Amino acid sequence: MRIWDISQVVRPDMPVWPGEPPVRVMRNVEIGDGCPVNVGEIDAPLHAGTHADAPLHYAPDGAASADCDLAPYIGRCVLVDVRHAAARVEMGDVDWDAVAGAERVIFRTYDRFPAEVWDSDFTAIAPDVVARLREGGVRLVGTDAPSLDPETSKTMDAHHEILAGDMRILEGLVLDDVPPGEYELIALPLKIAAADASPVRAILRELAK
Ligand SMILES: N[C@@H](CC(=O)c1ccccc1NC=O)C(=O)O
Ligand SMILES: [Zn+2]
Ligand SMILES: [Zn+2]
Repeated sequence: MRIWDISQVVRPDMPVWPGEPPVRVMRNVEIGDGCPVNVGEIDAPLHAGTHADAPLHYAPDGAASADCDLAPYIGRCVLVDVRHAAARVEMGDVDWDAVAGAERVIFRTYDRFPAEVWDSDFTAIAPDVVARLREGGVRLVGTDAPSLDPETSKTMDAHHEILAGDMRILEGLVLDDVPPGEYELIALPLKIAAADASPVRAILRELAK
């Protein structure tokens, strides 16, 4: 079955949230002179690239990445194209028939994912859209944008609608080559103690016929 890799390349020059330190990928030990191996090290903001927020990110007593149940991050999902949305994905932008009964909903807001430059004007998700998804039984919301809320948000209203239903979040997906429809999602957070987010290798797999 076909697999779509919907993850960003983690690399030193990748765009990160304004004010965050850059990603660093180091080589600490090199093959040669009696050393049999190359050994590297990475230093990256937890929200760099394609990642899963943990509840700890938006709730002081929220669960950390290491403590999150894995079930929301594996299973059937619906990918919806909302490139027609403006500043936020609003109720009228969503094909509610397409997401009816879905446990996982992923939004495509970009024609082409801005892999080389930071986009401060990304399309957010309106809080009432998240609330309606929650009421419909959705456990996970994903987006190709770097956040559910606008970059300048100080209230994180969409994240707090997620919190109200203990839902999970994927951000920074790369959905350029994926047609709208139903897939199997696999995107497991790393088991990082005390972390408010974790990088994920996110993929979509074609459902068995
Ligand atoms: N991907 C993050 C972005 C974010 O909220 C953030 C990341 C780094 C520093 C500050 C952030 N948010 C608010 O100030 C998020 O939306 O969960
Ligand atoms: Zn995040
Ligand atoms: Zn977030």
